Amino acid sequence: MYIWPDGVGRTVLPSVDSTMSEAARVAASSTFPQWILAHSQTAAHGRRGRPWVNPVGNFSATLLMFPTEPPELVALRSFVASLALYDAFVAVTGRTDPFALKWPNDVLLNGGKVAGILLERGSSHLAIGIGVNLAEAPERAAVEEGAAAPVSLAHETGALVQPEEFLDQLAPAFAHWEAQFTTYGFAPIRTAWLARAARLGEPIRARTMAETHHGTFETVDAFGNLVLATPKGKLSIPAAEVYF
Ligand SMILES: O=C(O)CCCC[C@@H]1SC[C@@H]2NC(=O)N[C@@H]21
Repeated sequence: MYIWPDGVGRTVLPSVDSTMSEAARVAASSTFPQWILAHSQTAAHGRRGRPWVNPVGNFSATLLMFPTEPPELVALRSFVASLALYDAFVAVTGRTDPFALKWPNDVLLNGGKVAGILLERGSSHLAIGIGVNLAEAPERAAVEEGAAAPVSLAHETGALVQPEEFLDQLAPAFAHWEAQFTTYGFAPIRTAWLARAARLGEPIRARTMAETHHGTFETVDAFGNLVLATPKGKLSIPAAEVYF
């Protein structure tokens, strides 16, 4: 492992089951943050236990951290990671216009999903898993009906970016937003996230475990909840899948 000047380690693996599982194993005998990047994963997973397809050339990494805040604040790191991803995309393409952040944890490129974030917590650690379709997007059939179509950075923008090069942009961008978060709290993160949000003020659908709500995407509140204005009043939704 290489320790970067910011004190965050970097490990690059040719292949692993999942960088999330690797992070959990490393966490058992470590106390300092590190990025774990793998060129191939044999058992990658996404949110809600869905399989994550990660062809070679795509970016698959987990940031292992040991946060000390209460759990509700720790969960807000998904917004920190989203902002870092957005900055990394802007750095490697020189463009802002095709990128947008989709609540809660995705990055869109020309309206398709180019990256997803997965947070998993252990007794002392937080693992922030990030998958980016740098080179190739999975087949449309591999994703859920109604979900944003997967797209790749290479296909949509022509930018050919290696996983390590992407990490060179993502790691300092994360460090920047992390410093904002730990110094000033969620407020500046929320403001920056909303400025990059997809479909703010527009009609969306939010599917929770129990039901599907239709309404206008009003904002994200101070706790990271989706605020939806529906005909029955305002709803504050902590977890859902969002459809446009
Ligand atoms: O959109 C999602 O559902 C989140 C996808 C997260 C995928 C990444 S790839 C690196 C890390 N390892 C995994 O097994 N999953 C995450």
